Amino acid sequence: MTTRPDAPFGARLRAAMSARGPLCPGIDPHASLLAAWGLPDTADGCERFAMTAVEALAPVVSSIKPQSAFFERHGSRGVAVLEKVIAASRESGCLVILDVKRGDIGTTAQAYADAYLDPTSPLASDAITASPYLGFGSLAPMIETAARHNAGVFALALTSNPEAPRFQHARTADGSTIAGEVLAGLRAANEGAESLGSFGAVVGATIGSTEENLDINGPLLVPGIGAQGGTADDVRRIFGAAVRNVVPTSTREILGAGPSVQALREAAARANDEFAALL
Ligand SMILES: O=C(O)c1cc(=O)[nH]c(=O)n1[C@@H]1O[C@H](COP(=O)(O)O)[C@@H](O)[C@H]1O
Repeated sequence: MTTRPDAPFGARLRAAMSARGPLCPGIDPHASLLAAWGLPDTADGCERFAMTAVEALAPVVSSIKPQSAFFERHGSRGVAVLEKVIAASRESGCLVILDVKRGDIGTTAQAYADAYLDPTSPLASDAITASPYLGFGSLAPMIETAARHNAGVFALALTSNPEAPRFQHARTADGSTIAGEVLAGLRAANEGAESLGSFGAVVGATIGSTEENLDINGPLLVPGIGAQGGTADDVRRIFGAAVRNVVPTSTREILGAGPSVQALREAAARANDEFAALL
C-alpha cells in the first residue's frame, strides 16, 4: 500500500473495533509453535505459519499484531515474509499494529518512523509499538510522522513482564512515575482528537491494579492475556470505564489452536466475544 489512509488511526481503529470486535491477535512465529504446527524453523516455515494465521484471522478481526523479531530471526527472507503479512492483512480490511518496540535519539527515531509509518515504505503499517525509555520526548518524530500519515504509535507504559514495576513505577524528578509521565505524554498527544486518539499506551493485563490515570483519550493495547495468565476479569477490574478503549491482544493462546484455519478462527472468535462482552 502506498497511499495514506484517509482518516486518523484512532478513528479507523474505533470503527474497526465497532465492526469486528476489539481483539487484536498477535502473530509471533515462535520456534515452538512452528514445531507444534509440524513446520520447520526456517523462513519457509515462518511464511506458512504466518500466512495461515493471516488467512484465518485478518478477514475477521479489527487488528493484528505481528512481532517483528520472530520474522527478523530468519534474516532478509523473514523480513520479506513480514512485508507479505502486513500487505495481506491490510488487504483483508484489518489494521496492522507492528510490534517493533523501537526507541532511539531523535534522528534515528525519525528513520524508524520512516521505515514503519510512511505509507511508501515496504513495511508501512497502521501503527507501531515504541519504547519511551530514552524519554517520552524522544518519540516525537514517530508521533509527528504518524500524525502526518494517519498512523498510530503505542508507547510502553505498564508492561506485562514481572521486571516492569520496579522500573516503570520509579519516580521522575517532578514526582510522577515513569509510567505516569508516558501516559501524560500520550494524553497531551491525543488532546482534541474525536472518537479516539491515535496515540496509545501498552498496559498489561497482568499488572494487578494501578493508580495511574488510564484516561488518555487513546487506545490501550493490553497484552498478557492467556499464556501470561491475564483474563477478561482482570481487564474489567484494571481498566474500569476505560475498558471501551481497550484493545486486548493475545498471541500464543490463539495461535496454539492452529494450524487449522477454522480452529484458529474459532479461538479468535471466542476471545473476541469474551472481550466484546465487557463493553
Ligand atoms: O507490546 C506488546 O505487544 C507486549 C507488551 C507487553 O507488555 N507484554 C507482551 O507480552 N507484549 C507482546 O505480546 C506478545 C506475547 O503475547 P502472548 O503470547 O499472548 O503472551 C509478544 O509479542 C510480546 O512481545
